[in-house]
Amino acid sequence: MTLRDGDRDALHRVLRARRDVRTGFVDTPVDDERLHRVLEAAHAAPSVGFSQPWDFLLVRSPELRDELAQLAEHQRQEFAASLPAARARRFAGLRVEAIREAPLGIVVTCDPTRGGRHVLGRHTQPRMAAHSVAGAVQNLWLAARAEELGVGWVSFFRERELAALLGRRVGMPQHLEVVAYLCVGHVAEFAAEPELATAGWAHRRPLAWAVHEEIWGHHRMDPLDETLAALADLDTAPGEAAAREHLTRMTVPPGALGGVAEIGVRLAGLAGACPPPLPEPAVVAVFAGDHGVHARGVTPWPQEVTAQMVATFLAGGAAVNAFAATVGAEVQVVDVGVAVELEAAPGLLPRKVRAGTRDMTVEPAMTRDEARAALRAGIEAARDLVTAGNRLLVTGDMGIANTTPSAALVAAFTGAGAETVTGRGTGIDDATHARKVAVVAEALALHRPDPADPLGTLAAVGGLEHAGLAGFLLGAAALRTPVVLDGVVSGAAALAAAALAPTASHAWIAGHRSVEPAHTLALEHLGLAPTLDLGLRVGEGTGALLAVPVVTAAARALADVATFDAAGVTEKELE
Ligand SMILES: Cc1cc2ncn([C@H]3O[C@H](COP(=O)(O)O)[C@@H](O)[C@H]3O)c2cc1C
Ligand SMILES: O=C(O)c1cccnc1
Repeated sequence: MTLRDGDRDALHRVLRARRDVRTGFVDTPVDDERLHRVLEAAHAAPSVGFSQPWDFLLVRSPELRDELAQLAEHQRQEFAASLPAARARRFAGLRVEAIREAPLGIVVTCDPTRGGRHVLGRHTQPRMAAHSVAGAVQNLWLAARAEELGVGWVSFFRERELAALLGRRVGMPQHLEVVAYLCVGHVAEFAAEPELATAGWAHRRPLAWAVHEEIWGHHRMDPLDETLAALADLDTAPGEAAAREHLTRMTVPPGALGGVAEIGVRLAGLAGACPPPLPEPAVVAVFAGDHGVHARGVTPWPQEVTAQMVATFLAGGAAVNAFAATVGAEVQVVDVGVAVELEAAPGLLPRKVRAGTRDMTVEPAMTRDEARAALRAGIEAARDLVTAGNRLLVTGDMGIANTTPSAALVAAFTGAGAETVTGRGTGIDDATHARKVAVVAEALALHRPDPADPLGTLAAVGGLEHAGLAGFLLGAAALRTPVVLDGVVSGAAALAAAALAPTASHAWIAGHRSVEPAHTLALEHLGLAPTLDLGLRVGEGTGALLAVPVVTAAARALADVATFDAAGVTEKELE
C-alpha cells in the first residue's frame, strides 16, 4: 500500500486534534458504519507475536452503564479522600468519566492466553500482551477522531471489581484483563487543549525534556544552562508595578498590609499579572542527603537517622507531615544523597547522585560534576512538580550533620567567620559546638571557596541536598513558580542559587527565620524578610509550610479585596 500526498499532514492533524473527552457528549447515536471503521482501525494494530490479544465488548445498555458509573463514582470518592486538601479542591471541579452521557461504551480486553504457549516476544515480557492492546486502543482513538467521534478512557475502576461485574452481567471470562473502558460518542466540540491542562491540573512537558541524546540526561540543551538562560530574561517589573498600583486602590489604609502586600507584589511580579494566580496546590520537596563531615563529631545523632527520618516522612509521621496536612500541602522526598539504598515508595523521588558527600575537612565534599548532577536533579524535580500542576513549591531538608555544610556555605557566600555562622543544629553542647566551629574553619581554610564560583563552592563545602535545593530554586524561578524557603539549609542553598542567577530570588519567599545564626545572615544577604519568626530549628520544611497560608492570603487579597471605587468607600482626605 502506498501513501498519497497529504497523508502525512492529515495524520498529524488527527494526532493533534485527538482529545480525551469527558464532557460534552451528545445523544446522537453512533452509526454502525462509522463504528465498524473505528473497530477495524483498532484491529489493525501491531501486537506481540501477532497474537491480537484484544476483544471489544460494545455496551449500549443504560442499565449496565449506570452500574459501571457507580463503580467509577466510588473510586472517584476514594481518590478524592486520598488527596491533600488543596489538590482535592481542584479535583472537585474535574470530570473523570462520561459513562452515562456517552451513548456507547467499549470495553477493550486482553486475553493473556491468546495464541497459546509459544507467542513470540511474549515469553520474555508477558506484559507485552496488554501493551499490544493499548496500541489497539490508540488506533481506535485516532480513527474515532477522524470520524468526529469523541473517546474518553476511564480508569477509575479497580480492575478485579470491574472484571467481576462484567463477568456477572455479560459473562465476560474471568481470565481476561480489562485494559480499557472507553466512553464513545459524538461531541458538541473537540477542545483545543487537554481538559486537564485547561483546568490547570497538569501541564504539557516540553518534548526536549523527554529526549536524551546518546547519554541519559544529556538533552539538546543542558537543563542548568537552559534554566540560567531563562532566568537571565526574568523580568518581574511589570507585574510588580501592576500590583503596587492595585494596592493603592484596595479598601485598606495605605501600607497597612505590610509584609503581606510585599508577598503579593512578589507573586504578581513572577506571574507577570495582577492578581496573580492562587498559589495552590502546594508541595514541599524534602531534599535528603548524608555528609562525610559527620565523621568529625559535629552532631550527636548517628547518620542512620537520615534514612530513618525519610522513612518516617514517607509513612506520614514526622513534623513535616503534620504541618503539610495543616496547610493542605503534598509531601515529596527527593533522595539526592542518602548514604544507604532506599526502597521505592510513593512520595519518594529516587535521584541519588552519590551515597553521601566526602569529608570536606579532608577533600572537596563533591566533585564539580556531582554538584552539577545534584543541581540538575533539583531542576528536574521542580519541573516535575510544576508540570504536575503545583503552583507553590516549598523547600525542606533532611540530612544529619547538614547544619555544618550550611554554615560553611553561608560563610563562603557572605564572608562571615566560622564562629559567627556556626550554630547548634539539633541542639549540641558547648564542647561539640567548639568542635563544629573548628571543623567549619578548617574546611574554609582548606578550600578557600570563591563565592564567584558557586558550583565550586557547593562542591567544596556543600551537601548534595544543598546542591539539589539550589537547582530546585532555580528551576522553579525559571518556570515563574514561587517557592517558600525553609530554614538554614534552604537559606544556604539559596545563596548558591542566587550566585548562579541573581534574578531567581524574585521567585523566593522566606517562610521563616530559624534560630540558626547562619540563617539570619543568609536572609540578610539575599534581601529577604522572613514571614514568620517562631524560634523553630527543625528543618524538614516545617517553617516554610507554616507560611503557606500567608502566601495564599497575599494572592487572595489582590484578587478579592474590593477597590475604593467598586465598594463605594470614601478615600481619606489629603493631609
Ligand atoms: C530526629 C531528627 C529529625 C529531624 N528533622 C530535621 N532535622 C534536622 O536536623 C539535621 C541537622 O542538624 P545537625 O547538623 O545538628 O545534625 C538535619 O537532618 C535537619 O533536617 C532532624 C534531626 C533529627 C535528629
Ligand atoms: O533551622 C533549621 O533550618 C535547622 C536547624 C537545625 C537542624 N536543621 C535545620
